[in-house]
Amino acid sequence: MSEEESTVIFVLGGPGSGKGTQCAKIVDSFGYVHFSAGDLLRQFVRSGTKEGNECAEMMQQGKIVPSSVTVNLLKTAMKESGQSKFLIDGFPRNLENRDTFLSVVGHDCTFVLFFDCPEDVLEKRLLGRAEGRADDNIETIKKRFKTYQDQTMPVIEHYDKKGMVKHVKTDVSIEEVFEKVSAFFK
Ligand SMILES: Nc1ncnc2c1ncn2[C@@H]1O[C@H](COP(=O)(O)OP(=O)(O)OP(=O)(O)O)[C@@H](O)[C@H]1O
Ligand SMILES: O=c1ccn([C@@H]2O[C@H](COP(=O)(O)O)[C@@H](O)[C@H]2O)c(=O)[nH]1
Repeated sequence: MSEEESTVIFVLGGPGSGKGTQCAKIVDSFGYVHFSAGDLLRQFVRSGTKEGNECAEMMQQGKIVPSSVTVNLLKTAMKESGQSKFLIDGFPRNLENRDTFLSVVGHDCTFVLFFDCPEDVLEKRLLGRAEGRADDNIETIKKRFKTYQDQTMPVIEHYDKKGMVKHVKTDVSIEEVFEKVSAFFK
């Protein structure tokens, strides 16, 4: 299956808004393949290469790694999956990510699933997440929030202007969020 024929849903929202949690449920119910850009980057960091180490440093600072790195990881994962329906979680992080994805993969998303959640709720969730992530500490969390507001919100606004954003409030239970999310996939 070539990327030209694929369906791509971008899943965006603040750090801890529940993207990974809901993507797992969408996969179970609606047969999409889920790729988290953050997970792909953490895997890349574990390779221990010089470029991987540079990415690790940027992630520790809550910064966005170069588009070429992320888009190549996504393109490779999509190609190797042999599938055609993708949930791309935590990407595009900025407008340059989006432009690079378009030029490398060749087409835009079908829609953006946007998870809206207040920062105080996000902070509690991230500090309570027991995955041992290097960036789930208060100093990096604050930096991630700023990067999200400054660079990722313009991506939401871009797609909102095109009528392509499905908004979901996620400061309710996982089940309540999924009920809302499901409606967009039926
Ligand atoms: N609706 C919810 N109510 C309460 N807790 C939730 C909800 N959704 C997710 N969580 C919990 O919040 C934490 C963050 O969720 P998750 O990892 O899905 O967020 P994320 O948006 O993928 O985060 P990140 O962008 O940092 O990767 C997890 O511990 C998860 O179990
Ligand atoms: O497209 C992307 C996605 C992620 N990053 C970096 O990774 C961390 C963690 O991302 P999560 O989505 O929370 O797993 C993020 O703070 C960025 O530093 C990225 O650069 N580009």
